[in-house]
Amino acid sequence: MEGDRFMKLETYPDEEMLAIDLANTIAGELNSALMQDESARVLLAVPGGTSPGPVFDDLCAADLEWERIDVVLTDERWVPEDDPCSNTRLVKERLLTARAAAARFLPLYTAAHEPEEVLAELESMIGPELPIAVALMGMGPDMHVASLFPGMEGLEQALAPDAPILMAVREPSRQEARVTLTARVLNGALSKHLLISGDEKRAALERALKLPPEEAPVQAVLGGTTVHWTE
Ligand SMILES: O=C(O)[C@H](O)[C@@H](O)[C@H](O)[C@H](O)COP(=O)(O)O
Repeated sequence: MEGDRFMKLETYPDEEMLAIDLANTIAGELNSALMQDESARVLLAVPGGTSPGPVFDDLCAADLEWERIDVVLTDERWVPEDDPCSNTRLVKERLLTARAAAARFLPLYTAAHEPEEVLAELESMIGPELPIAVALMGMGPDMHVASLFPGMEGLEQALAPDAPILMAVREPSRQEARVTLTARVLNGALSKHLLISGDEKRAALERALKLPPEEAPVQAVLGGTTVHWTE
C-alpha cells in the first residue's frame, strides 16, 4: 500500500477494536471542533450501508455537546425513512440515540417524487453548516465512495472543483435514485476517515490507487484521509 497518499493507515486486529478506536477518534475530533468556538455548530458526515453501524453504536455514547452537532449523510437512497434500505433509518436507529439523540439531523431525503425537485431545499440546510468538521466515509468493492460510482452519468461534475453540494444520482446497477455529497464537499472536511471492511474492499482500495478517479471515485477523496481497516 502506497502510504504516501494517506495521512495515515490504521490497522486493527478485528472489527470491534476498529469500531471502538474509530468512534473515539471521531469523538475527539468533534470535541476539538466544538472547543474551538463555543458558539459554533459542528458538522459530522457519515455513510450509510452495512459497515458503520458498530462505529455508530460506540459513537452515540460519547460525552459531547451533541446539541451543537449537526449530522448529515454522505449519501442517501431515495426511499422513505421506513424503507429497510434507508440510510436515514440506519443513522436514526444506530447513531442518533443515547447522548447523540440531541444532535440535529440534516436530511438528504424528503417526500418528493424526484430528488431534483428538492435538491436546492436540501442544499439550503447544509450549505450554511459547511465545512464538514469530520467526514466518515465508506467504500464499495467497486471503489465508489458516497454515491459516486465509477462511470456513472454526472461523475465528472460530481468530481469537479466547482461541483454543487449535492447531486442526484441514477446508477443502473442500483434500484433506487440517490442523493450524494460531491467530492468537493467531502474534501472540504477538516478531517476525513475511510472505513474499509474485509479483504475484498482492501484489494479494491489497492486497485483504486492505480486508477484515475473516473474509474475509482474513492481516489478523489483519499488525499489526507485516514484509512481504517482490519488485518
Ligand atoms: O448508501 C450507501 O451504500 C453508502 O453510503 C455507501 O457509500 C457505502 O459507504 C458503501 O456502499 C459501502 O457500503 P457497505 O458499508 O454496506 O459495504
